[in-house]
Amino acid sequence: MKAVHFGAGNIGRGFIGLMLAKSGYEICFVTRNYKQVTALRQQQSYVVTMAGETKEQWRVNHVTALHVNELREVKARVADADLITTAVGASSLRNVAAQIAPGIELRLLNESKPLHIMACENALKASTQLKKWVYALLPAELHEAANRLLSFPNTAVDRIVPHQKNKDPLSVVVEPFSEWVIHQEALLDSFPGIHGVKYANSLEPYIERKLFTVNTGHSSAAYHGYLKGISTIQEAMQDDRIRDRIEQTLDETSKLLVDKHGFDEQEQQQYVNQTLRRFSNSALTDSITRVGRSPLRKLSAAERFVRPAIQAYNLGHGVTNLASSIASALHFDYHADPEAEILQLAIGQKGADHVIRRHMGIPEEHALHDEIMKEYKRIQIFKV
Ligand SMILES: NC(=O)c1ccc[n+]([C@@H]2O[C@H](COP(=O)([O-])OP(=O)(O)OC[C@H]3O[C@@H](n4cnc5c(N)ncnc54)[C@H](O)[C@@H]3O)[C@@H](O)[C@H]2O)c1
Ligand SMILES: O=P(O)(O)OC[C@@H](O)[C@@H](O)[C@H](O)[C@H](O)CO
Repeated sequence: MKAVHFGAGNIGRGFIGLMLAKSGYEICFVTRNYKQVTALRQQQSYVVTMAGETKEQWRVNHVTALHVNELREVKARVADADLITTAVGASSLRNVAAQIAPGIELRLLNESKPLHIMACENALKASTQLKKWVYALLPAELHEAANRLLSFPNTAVDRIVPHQKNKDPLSVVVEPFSEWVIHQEALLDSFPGIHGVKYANSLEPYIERKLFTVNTGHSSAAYHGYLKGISTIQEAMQDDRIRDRIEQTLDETSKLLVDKHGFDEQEQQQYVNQTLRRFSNSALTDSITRVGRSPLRKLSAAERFVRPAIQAYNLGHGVTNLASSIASALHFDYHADPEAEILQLAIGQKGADHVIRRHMGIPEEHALHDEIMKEYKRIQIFKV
């Protein structure tokens, strides 16, 4: 079985690549990094190490790579694939659509075998979004064949893989925990299967539980930690005040998840406790700036802060700690992060209230707007 995976980064190599290899797929990574392309072509394998006491290792074999600019080769690989996956960052999915559309067009013209395409990103309905962009690039007369032969199941992926510099640039150290959930109803009969994944009839509860627990908590740790000049998530977890903040933020999202999706309260608390232990894993060093990366994406309306805050508020729950995490995120001014630069420019030119209204979609009249603004100003005073 042949898989084409877009993005040979941390989660691409450390999770998706490993899972596909364990299921017997040959993997062609399509990526932007020339060094990685050369190394993957030369070595045709790489090692994944579990960060923990045992340091268990897996070798991922039968891999190769293409650069995104090798258009003809990418088209041929996509036309011949049994499965396509991505882990490029949700903001790059529009580019992936342009990269896969020519190969998809070719396979639809030939009425070739059905294909599953899964965007393994931290975002709600990422595969559905990718589908829209792919369809926009396909000639209208191929849409009927696309409806029959293509499926874009949404999916939730969970494994902490920090940025790292290893002697072998392909090897990757990951946390032992992992979870991959796929929307079952979207699967075609031809789905070749992936060992170790879970299938769910409704994905929304799983993706929201993951995004609003793991990612809300992680990002809260990052933004509160950044304000205190802390450089890793592991250090942030040792700061009692930050840890309290994270726990209280996750109390707010947990209440929402229990009310909205009917999760058992105790199970949700266990999920939170497990998540906090994962953040504290001393065998990993995860930088605050990786976890806080792309603050504009993280502060957008469908993401880990604003969506649970609005929904919890609408149910009459308190959202003080979510508001505080949002306010901390608005202070994220890490210069090497292009989105942080744009965010700070927007705040500097138009004010934080403009960003809250226009970017997050929370109008001035909304009580949450005021709560975020008050906290933003409070932090500003103690920063000076
Ligand atoms: N690292 C984690 O802990 C983790 C866990 C779960 C989910 N995720 C999600 O997985 C995705 C990737 O995260 P990551 O941590 O692996 O990031 P990363 O930066 O390590 O890897 C992303 C890779 O994609 C490549 N890329 C970007 N645009 C591309 C394109 N159009 N075509 C081909 N390659 C492209 C980049 O060059 C980079 O190598 C994100 O959506 C992230 O939210 C990450
Ligand atoms: O990848 P992001 O930028 O959406 O979020 C940063 C981290 O919270 C994230 O990568 C986690 O490590 C991951 O989602 C764990 O499964």
